[in-house]
Amino acid sequence: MSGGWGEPVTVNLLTGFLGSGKTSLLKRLLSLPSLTDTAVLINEFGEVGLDHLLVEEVDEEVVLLKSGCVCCTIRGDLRDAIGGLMGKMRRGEVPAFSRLVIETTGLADPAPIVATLQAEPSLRHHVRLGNVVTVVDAVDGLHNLDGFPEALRQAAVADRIVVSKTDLAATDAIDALERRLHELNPTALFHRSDMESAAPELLLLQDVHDLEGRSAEVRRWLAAETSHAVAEHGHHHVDRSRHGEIRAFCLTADEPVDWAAFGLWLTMLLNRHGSEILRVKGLLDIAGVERPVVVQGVQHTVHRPEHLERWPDEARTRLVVIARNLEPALVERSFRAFLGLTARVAAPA
Ligand SMILES: Nc1nc2c(ncn2[C@@H]2O[C@H](COP(=O)(O)OP(=O)(O)OP(=O)(O)O)[C@@H](O)[C@H]2O)c(=O)[nH]1
Repeated sequence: MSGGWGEPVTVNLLTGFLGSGKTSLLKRLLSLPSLTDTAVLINEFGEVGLDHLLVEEVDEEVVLLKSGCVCCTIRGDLRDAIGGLMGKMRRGEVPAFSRLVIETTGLADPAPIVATLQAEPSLRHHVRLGNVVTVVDAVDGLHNLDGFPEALRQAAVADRIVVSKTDLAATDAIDALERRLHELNPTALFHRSDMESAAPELLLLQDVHDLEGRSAEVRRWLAAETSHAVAEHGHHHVDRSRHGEIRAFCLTADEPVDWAAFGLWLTMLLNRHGSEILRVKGLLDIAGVERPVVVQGVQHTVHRPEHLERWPDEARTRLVVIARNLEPALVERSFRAFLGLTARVAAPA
């Protein structure tokens, strides 16, 4: 079992709008044999933490964060709760765990939580961010995406989107919801669920830190991006205004890029527009480095770069950006200018 001294604990965020089915999914995930060494943190508004009671039956290492919404008011509490849990593990007061699932409130923006995990000096060497799992309700999902920016943001940052309550919605409606979500976040892996279906361990286990899974994960981002690009540049007319101004686009470079120049570009972009950049994911062909470098970030936070063993296909640098209120052409122009890349002529539609 990992997760003791030295080995970082993988932290998964489980988010999704109010009542979307997060706790129901969590209970099914925790019953999987591969996830037995998982601890859980649950954040609830108000005094009564009902979810806590529900999950407690399944897992004894549940900690309930008491105050407010984890994304805005209680970053200190989050740090202390994780630190406390890890301290208990080291002292042998709770069984060792290698994974921690944080279930957020239905109104949480996951990005500040990610930032806390990465930026807190007391945490950042002990935890690493695994998949962000977002639950979207098949019945109310479209309505929530229209009405609540929180629901949009939760879907936009997801690595995995679970469409729940499929037993309560017509297949057409589920298909329409998934098309919409795919427009919003072409890199996420989709999974449909109802109360009876098993929750696949893939939702949590296979991530970009996982040597076995990393390559498959990155290939999927890129494949999804390609189909998305085709929809965008081909003759499909997609009504983007329905997503507010959130949209996904892809930056590419055929020539190797300079790591320092890329770092400077990304830092400046995130400093200036970090709150608008919900997600950045991709592969870089760095000059002088043979293996592809995986970069990914959520808003202002960029994860530690990882390497892939080999290139998944012929194409080289590709960066998928999911952003709000940001003109893709402007981002592309600064990307090319900073990296000294030649200007790209737009392909005819
Ligand atoms: N029919 C059906 N009901 C579901 C499904 N998933 C969740 N529910 C029900 O939806 C309600 C809300 O589910 P929860 O798992 O508590 O949702 P949540 O996202 O944790 O809710 P909050 O923590 O309040 O935001 C409960 O009554 C569940 O039984 C599903 O796939 N099918």
